[in-house]
Amino acid sequence: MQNKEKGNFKPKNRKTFKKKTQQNKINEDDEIKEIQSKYDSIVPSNVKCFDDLPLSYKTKKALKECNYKTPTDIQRESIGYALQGRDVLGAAVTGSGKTLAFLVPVLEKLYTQKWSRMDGTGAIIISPTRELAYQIFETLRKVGAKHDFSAGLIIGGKNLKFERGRMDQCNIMICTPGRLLQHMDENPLFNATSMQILVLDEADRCLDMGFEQTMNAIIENLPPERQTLLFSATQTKSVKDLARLSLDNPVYVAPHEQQMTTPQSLQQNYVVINLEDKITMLWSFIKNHLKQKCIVFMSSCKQVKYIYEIFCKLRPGTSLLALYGTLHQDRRVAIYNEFMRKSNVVLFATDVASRGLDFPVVNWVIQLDCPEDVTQYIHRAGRTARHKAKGESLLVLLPSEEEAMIEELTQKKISINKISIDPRKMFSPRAKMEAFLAQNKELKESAQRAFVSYIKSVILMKNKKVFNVEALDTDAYARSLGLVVVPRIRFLQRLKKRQQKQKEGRESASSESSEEEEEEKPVQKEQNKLILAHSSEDEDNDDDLFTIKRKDHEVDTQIGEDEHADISLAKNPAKAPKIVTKAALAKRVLKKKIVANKKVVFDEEGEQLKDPTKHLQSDLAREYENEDEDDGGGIDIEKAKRLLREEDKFDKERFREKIKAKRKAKKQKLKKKRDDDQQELDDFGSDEDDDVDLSWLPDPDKIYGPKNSDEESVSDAESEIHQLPTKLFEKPRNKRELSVSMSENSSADEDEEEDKRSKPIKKKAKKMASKLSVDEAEMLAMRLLGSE
Ligand SMILES: Nc1ncnc2c1ncn2[C@@H]1O[C@H](COP(=O)(O)OP(=O)(O)OP(=O)(O)O)[C@@H](O)[C@H]1O
Repeated sequence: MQNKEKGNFKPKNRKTFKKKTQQNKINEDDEIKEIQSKYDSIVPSNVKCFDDLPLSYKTKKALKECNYKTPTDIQRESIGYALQGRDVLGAAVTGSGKTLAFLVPVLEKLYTQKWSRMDGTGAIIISPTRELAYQIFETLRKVGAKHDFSAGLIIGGKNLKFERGRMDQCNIMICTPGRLLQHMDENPLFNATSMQILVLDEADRCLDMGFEQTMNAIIENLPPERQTLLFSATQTKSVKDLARLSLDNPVYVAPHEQQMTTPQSLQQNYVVINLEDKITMLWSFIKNHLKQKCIVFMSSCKQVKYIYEIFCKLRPGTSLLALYGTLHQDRRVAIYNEFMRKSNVVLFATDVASRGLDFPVVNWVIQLDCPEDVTQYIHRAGRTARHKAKGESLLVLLPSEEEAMIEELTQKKISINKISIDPRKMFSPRAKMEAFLAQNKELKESAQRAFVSYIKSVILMKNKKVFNVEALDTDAYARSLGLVVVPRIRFLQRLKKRQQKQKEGRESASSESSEEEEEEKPVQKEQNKLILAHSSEDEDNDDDLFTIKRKDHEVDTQIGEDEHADISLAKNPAKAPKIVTKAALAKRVLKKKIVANKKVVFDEEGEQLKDPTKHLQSDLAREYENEDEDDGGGIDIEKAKRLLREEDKFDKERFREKIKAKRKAKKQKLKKKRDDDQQELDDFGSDEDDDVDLSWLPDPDKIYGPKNSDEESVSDAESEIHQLPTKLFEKPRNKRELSVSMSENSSADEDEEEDKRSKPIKKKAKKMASKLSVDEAEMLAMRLLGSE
């Protein structure tokens, strides 16, 4: 087997290799003829070991190397028919070796057809989950190691480009339905026209409602002249399902049918406890089984996520892992491998791990939430006690679930014992959980989501005899998760209201049957909405393309236009264009109950201040806010438009007021400035009444007075300079006079001025002032002002 990801084998010596190949070909031809001649004479009861079957040397050798010597019942009985080319429906208990029962015929079929890399796709094996596909791929790598076929693992979450380019060289494809259809639709290199054999592992799951449309599309694209093998522990016998596959005279092989539906080595127990005690029970169980390997099944991803997170914080003293559909594919594979490796570990999982996975030595399987039906119970429990190994399973039932569920299990010949729990061994982690939730907002939100998700899952179950949402003590359950405040379950309230209305409608004696139908529609609509919402939230199974995943959920055609659009997308998932409208986004936000953070402002008295911009003002809006949510959700566009128009009036008014206030403030500011200026002027004027202040000018008596008065005049000039600003408001009296006097003065003092340019101006003014006329002094003052 050449794994596509590993590259090709290159011989060292070409000549020797060529010779050997030719020789091998001759031998192979003979071998093929020989083994084919024995096909018709296979008697299952005579097959004691794999050597008794007419298999190729390469297959036998690989089987031996993997330590597979004796075929299991299903292998013994089905391989013969498959080699003969018959279509096979194989049913055998979990862990009974169905994987080899189809892988061996696949290898043999291609071998006897002398399939080569150049022949393209010869076999397609479809599995409902990625992990199972991965596991089959790994088994194929081992048992097909001696063959030269190429194999590819084609599952969601992997590199599409990588797969795309290698499609045409892939002989055996192991895939999940969604990804296969995607390649069929989009990849020009995908070519299955010469395909020989189709295998559906977990066939009933592949053919159920969740994969119905995809599988139909896949089957349409496959050649009708092919061999088909279907295997499952809970095989479908539905004529409708089988007709879709156009099987040709299939043979039904079910070695254990008359005896049992679960492995003999599986010890099955159940316990009845209240919903609020589940977490305590689980915690106590883990604490009491620290040295064991356990799988705990829950009904939704959000529950698994929360329980894993909080239990990790509580530190039980053993390894914890969580596997669910919304995890990234690489993470899923890593967790799968880690759980395979470890021996003392607890895996919390959704039903993504319930089918087909072959974890070694699992001691306990706990079904913390009641399975949807017996089929799901069988697959979950079957993760332990595989192939002759021993194992135990514990089904946790609520008092309301016990009677109906046990009856169904008994009908299917499943013997299960009721056990009780020793209350002395129960330790409640509730107080610690509450403390963690109080510290960690994200964890609290995770708990809230887990809570809502569980309630939703119960509502969505079709079997109302087992699943009764009315019987749940939701408040106590919320508290058991560590939540102090019980999250609001709006969909439940709406559903109850509708049911109430429906009841009342029925009770009114005069109501006619047509009226009742009208009443029923909204209820159905509500349930359908939940179905769509829930299925899109919990991506437990393979491909994200599927909107409806659970088997028993029927979607009524009597639904609103929006929902209809959603469903039509779901019906043709790969072809549907992904158009995300604003309305769809809004709906999504509504559905997820995303509430934007609010800023609350309080005044000094502690009264809440209402921001008019954040609160609806109009009467219509208030009426809308107080309205009952009976309209089934959604947006009334017309009403919303009217509401916006009303609110718009208030907004405009607010805006006008804002602008007015701004203008007023601006005006006041301007006025104040003017007043200040005026005040300043007034202040200047007030010193010397309203006359022009000439006090700064040099005293002519001093200037023209006796020479010995020099010192006095300088000091006056100094003081004048300090008073200069007041003169800014005066015009020079005689420009001509000024200029002349200035020039005269400048020429007289030119040399002196030149010498003293670097000296302070005040000093200069000191000397000059003694010789200046009144006008000259004024001019000097002006200049000094300018220079300062
Ligand atoms: N002939 C054999 N001899 C020994 N071990 C075998 C043989 N065939 C299968 N096994 C082992 O039995 C285990 C279960 O096999 P497998 O996973 O194929 O079971 P299954 O019937 O497909 O289970 P499920 O119904 O859960 O999918 C595997 O570990 C496998 O290696």
